[in-house]
Amino acid sequence: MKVCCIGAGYVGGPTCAVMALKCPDIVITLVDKSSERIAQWNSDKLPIYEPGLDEVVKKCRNVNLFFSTDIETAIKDADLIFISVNTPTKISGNGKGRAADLKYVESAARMIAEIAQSNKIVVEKSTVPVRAAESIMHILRANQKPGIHYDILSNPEFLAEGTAINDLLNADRVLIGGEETPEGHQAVEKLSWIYEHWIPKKHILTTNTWSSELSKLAANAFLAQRISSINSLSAVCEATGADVSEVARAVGLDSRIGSKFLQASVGFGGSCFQKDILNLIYICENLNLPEVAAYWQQVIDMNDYQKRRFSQKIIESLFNTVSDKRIAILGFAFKKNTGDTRETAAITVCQTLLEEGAKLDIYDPKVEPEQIIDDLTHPSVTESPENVKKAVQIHSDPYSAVRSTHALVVCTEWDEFVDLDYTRIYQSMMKPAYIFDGRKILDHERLQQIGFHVQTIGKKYQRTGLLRSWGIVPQL
Ligand SMILES: NC(=O)c1ccc[n+]([C@@H]2O[C@H](COP(=O)([O-])OP(=O)(O)OC[C@H]3O[C@@H](n4cnc5c(N)ncnc54)[C@H](O)[C@@H]3O)[C@@H](O)[C@H]2O)c1
Ligand SMILES: O=c1ccn([C@@H]2O[C@H](COP(=O)(O)OP(=O)(O)O[C@H]3O[C@H](CO)[C@@H](O)[C@H](O)[C@H]3O)[C@@H](O)[C@H]2O)c(=O)[nH]1
Repeated sequence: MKVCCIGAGYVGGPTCAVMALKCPDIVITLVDKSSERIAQWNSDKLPIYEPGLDEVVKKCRNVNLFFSTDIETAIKDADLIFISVNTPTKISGNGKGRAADLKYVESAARMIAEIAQSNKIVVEKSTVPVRAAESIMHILRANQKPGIHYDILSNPEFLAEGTAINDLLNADRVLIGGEETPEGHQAVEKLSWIYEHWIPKKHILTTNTWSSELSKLAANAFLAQRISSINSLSAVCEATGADVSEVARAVGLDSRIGSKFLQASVGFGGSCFQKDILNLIYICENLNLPEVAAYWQQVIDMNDYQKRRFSQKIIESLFNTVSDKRIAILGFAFKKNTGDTRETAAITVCQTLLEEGAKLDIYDPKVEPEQIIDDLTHPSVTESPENVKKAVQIHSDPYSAVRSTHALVVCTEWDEFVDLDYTRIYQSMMKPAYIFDGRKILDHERLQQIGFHVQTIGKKYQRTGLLRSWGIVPQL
């Protein structure tokens, strides 16, 4: 079997790499319209950072996994084509700010329709609105050449960045939606056969096309809702003296609730949660279900509130002004083990501090400096990119980032931040020295002993100065 995947991004790359690793009898060609991205996939420095990805790509590249810009040949040769292009939120026109922009999916479908000379199974891997397969089908069948048959399947991807290889190798489930016709069933069987190379058959779930499309949006909505729920309670904890980690543990031990995705934080980021919930909201509004739309809108509103609340806490703690104060930002990616910054909470935190006149010293182990500057100078973030450039310094080492700063803010939960030498950091910072742990990863008691003023999410710490004057915290 020959497989083509259109879209060599965070999903297309790792998915095809694992498929190639597990299916030596299948030839997979991953194509993209970006020649720069394809050149990177063919080089030693892959375009995305994902633990374990390098090894898999090196094993399969030019054996049964090929990266190419020759979209035409790849489509012509393939029996099965994954569409794995981006589906961002629309930025203009109908549904602006909410609906998914399907222009890339549409252009992929049109290319297939134009080029195909034999039967194709077309698989929607991108996350799309319910009934998007209908539009793809419409485009393909309206341009159908005589004797060519198309089957359309929905096969949403559930991998998370930072754990993509493991998620793909050990998927909780693979979901395949298809038409309820004999040809549809056959197409589902063919795609299922690929996954059966490494996924137990009982984990391969088949449904109708629309259930499959909606399940993807539903899964992301449920996951994000858990984060917004615990984050909402983090505000209650800070106001009452409860500790959100203790609450999350107590709640999560109920086997009906479960312990995962209850980590209170500065707010969820990433390219999917917000986009997919907005997409769900838009669908609900169009289906005249305003109560359902409003319900899911709250998940986004709570996340925005959490990002704002954390940023404001920093300003208030620093005597209500950060003007000309140096603040170190540790971590810029939307989560650890990725260099991806799409919708990262760090952007909101930095934007708020910059608007208040702060100078930022930013360190992230995997995000490229140009990416940070691009994100912070984007027109949606600032009207004065030149001022931002003057106020921001990117560092390649955390100790240089914190030197002479008034405060240190943890925005991403990178493991390396846990083991930094905080005594050395304290000595190099201005006093009083503040730490704002937006990820709840640091040892706060120890930091207080060193002399830091510590603030985190979902737990109120007494000001160390007061504790010290009462003789509760020893002087080091
Ligand atoms: N990033 C994730 O973790 C993740 C996980 C599950 C599902 N998804 C979904 O998967 C889809 C892809 O996401 P991503 O993060 O990989 O996006 P991405 O932006 O990293 O990659 C998409 C790629 O598609 C290419 N492309 C767009 N139109 C094209 C065309 N007509 N021909 C050839 N190439 C084209 C772009 O150049 C880009 O390289 C989205 O719908 C997303 O919601 C993403
Ligand atoms: O308890 C938690 C768990 C996550 N997060 C944050 O939530 C965001 C998203 O994290 P995660 O879901 O781990 O990463 P993504 O790569 O965005 O993956 C999500 O989005 C993908 C794209 O649709 C789906 O395929 C995945 O199943 C889904 O987990 C990140 O900012 C995390 O820091 C928290 O704040 N608290």
